[in-house]
Order: sequence, then C-alpha cells, then structure tokens
Amino acid sequence: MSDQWLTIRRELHKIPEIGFKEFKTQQYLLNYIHSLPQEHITVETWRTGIFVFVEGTVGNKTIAYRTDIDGLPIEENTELEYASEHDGYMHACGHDFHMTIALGALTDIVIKRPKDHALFLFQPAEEGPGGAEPMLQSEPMKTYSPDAIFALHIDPKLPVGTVSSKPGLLFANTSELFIDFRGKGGHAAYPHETKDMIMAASTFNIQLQQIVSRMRDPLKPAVVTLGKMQAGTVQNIIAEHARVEGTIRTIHPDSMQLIKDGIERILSGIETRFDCETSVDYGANYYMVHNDEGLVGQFKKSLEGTSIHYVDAPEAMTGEDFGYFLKEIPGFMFWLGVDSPYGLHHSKLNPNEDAISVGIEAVTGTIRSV
Ligand SMILES: CC(=O)N[C@@H](CCC[C@H](N)C(=O)O)C(=O)O
Repeated sequence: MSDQWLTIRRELHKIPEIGFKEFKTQQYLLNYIHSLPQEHITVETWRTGIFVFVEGTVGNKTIAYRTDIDGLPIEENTELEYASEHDGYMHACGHDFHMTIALGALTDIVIKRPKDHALFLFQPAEEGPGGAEPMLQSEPMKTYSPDAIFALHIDPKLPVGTVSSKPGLLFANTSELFIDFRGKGGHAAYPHETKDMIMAASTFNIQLQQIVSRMRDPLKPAVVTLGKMQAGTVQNIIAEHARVEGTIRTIHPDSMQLIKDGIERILSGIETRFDCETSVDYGANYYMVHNDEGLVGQFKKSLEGTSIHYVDAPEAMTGEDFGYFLKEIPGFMFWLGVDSPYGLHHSKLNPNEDAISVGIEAVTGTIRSV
C-alpha cells in the first residue's frame, strides 16, 4: 500500500476530536482536499464537516459516499508510536480509517473521473450527538440531492480482504440514556438521616436489566447497556447525587417505547423507595440502518473479478446515524474487515492498515458501478 495513506491515517489517528469539535480534523482534511486538482470539484464546509462534489464526465446521477470523522472520549492504550496526542480521546471506532479511505477514493475519482457525479460527505459527530440528521437537512445536501448513498465501517472480527453486508436491516435503532438521582446526602455514620443516591442508582441498575429479561418479547431483540456511573465525593459522605449513562438498542418499532416506559416506571418506584428525585434524558436517538436490496446486489456484483471477498453479514445491535441518510436516500452500508484482536470502542483497537487499500478499491469500484 502507498506510504501516503499510511501517513495520512497515522496523522489523523493522532488528533481524535469529539462530535462537532473536529476543528483540527476538518482543517487537515481541507488541506489535503485543496491539494487535489480543483477544476472539477466544489468544496463546501458545513459546521465541522465538509462536502466535496466531483463533476462526472456525463453526470446523469449523483452517487454519495459518506465518512464519519469524530473520535471517542477514551484513553488510548495501544502504545503505538502514532498513538493519540489528545489525552482522553482516541479513534477507537476506526473513523481515522474511514477518513483515509474517503480521501483515497476521492483522489482516484478526481484523477479518473467517472461518468456520474460523486459527492463525498465528511460527517461530524457520528458517536454523538449525531451529525447525519442535520447534515441531511443542510442546504448543500438539498442542492446536490444524491440518487444513492453508501458508507463503510471497519470490522475487527473480519479478515483483511473481506467485506460484508446484507439487504434490509443491518444496524439497530438507538437511544442514549442519561439519568440523575438527587436526594439528601450526609454523614456516613448516620445513614438513617440521609437518602443514599449510590443505593438508589445501584438498585435502578439491577432492575433495569429486568426490562429486557422480563418485559420485552424474547423474539424482539433489545439491549440496554450502562457504560458510565458516577456518584459521591469521598468515602465517608453519603452521596447526594448519582448519574448513570447508557444506551438502548432495539430492532422492532414498538420496542424502544416499551423500554423507555419501563425505565420510567422503575424510576418512579425508586423515587418512592429512596425519597429522591430522578430526571431522565434520552439524548441522541438514531434511526436503524436499513440497506437497499438492489444496491447491495450491485455492490456484490462490483466486487466480482476483484480480490475482495464478500460474505453475508448478520444483523448487529450497533447504531449508526447513517441510518438517517438511508431513510431518505436509497443506499447501503458495509463492513470492511480489519482483523484486530481488540474490538470497536476498545482502548487497544489496532486495525490492520492493509485494509485501507481494500477499502479504497471497494469504494471507488462502487462509485464507478452503482
Ligand atoms: C458504529 C458504532 O459503534 N456506533 C455507535 C453509535 C452510538 C450512538 C449513540 N451515542 C448511543 O450510544 O446510543 C454505537 O455505539 O453503536
């Protein structure tokens, strides 16, 4: 693989930034995009994102390719020489790969223009609070109005050289979950005079998992995960505040509301039992990723005669705000094998860089053939 893409991937890897704060990342991408021949391209920024339109030689339709550009708030633990330079942040979901592949494909498309127009979307805030929905409503998107759209996501479990997708449902509906518990704290030796918010939040956490095991129809998949819990100030003070943060994943349309109703019923019981106040915020909600059957078929066909191996993907409870694009525009998402022993959102995620050229080939091939 060209050293150029390795360098770009590693430079991007060093500067992860969270949603709508991707200032250095946007500048890095713009510097590269401006170094390309400009005669047939139009570049527009949108918040911390970018649109790049490449005029096709005929231009009967417009094919869009989207990459996400944000990192995650997690301390990197890879010990790589090009590890994150931003303490507490890491490209732990592969968006550094996604961006490099987008730049590689853009370069190929600018140099050897296809007959149809191509639109590259560099989208902020995929991990939250969600850049796809507002980007979809933006003026440039309305102007370019693509006929089809696609995107990829790295998959640490798949070998390099393999891509994977499926028609129909690929990823779940999601909702974030933020809950605060507030009561009367006090001295550790006088629990009877206080309302212990660590006990309130812990009781909630145990009861929460009973929604999926006891209220949800077992034939309708759902996941509720708490990823963060914070409470208290010191070991001998009973905490007056606790906070939990998590995410809900569902497939069937009615399941999300059922789970949210269950959460609110549990919280009402917790308020009575612990004489406290609770407040719940559902943050960002993402629409499921539902792939167009015909376009997945064309994608598979575009890989025939290449060395890229296609396998059918199972549905996953992952979320992706790319689902909002697919709600309005026919398209699909696919997994790109990167063969890492550590998975997505892990502090040791270390995808195999040989997958970058596979990604570029799959993306350019799709733009030229869809
Ligand atoms: C591909 C991937 O890992 N996406 C994220 C999307 C997160 C959405 C939102 N912040 C939430 O947690 O609900 C994922 O965690 O699946």
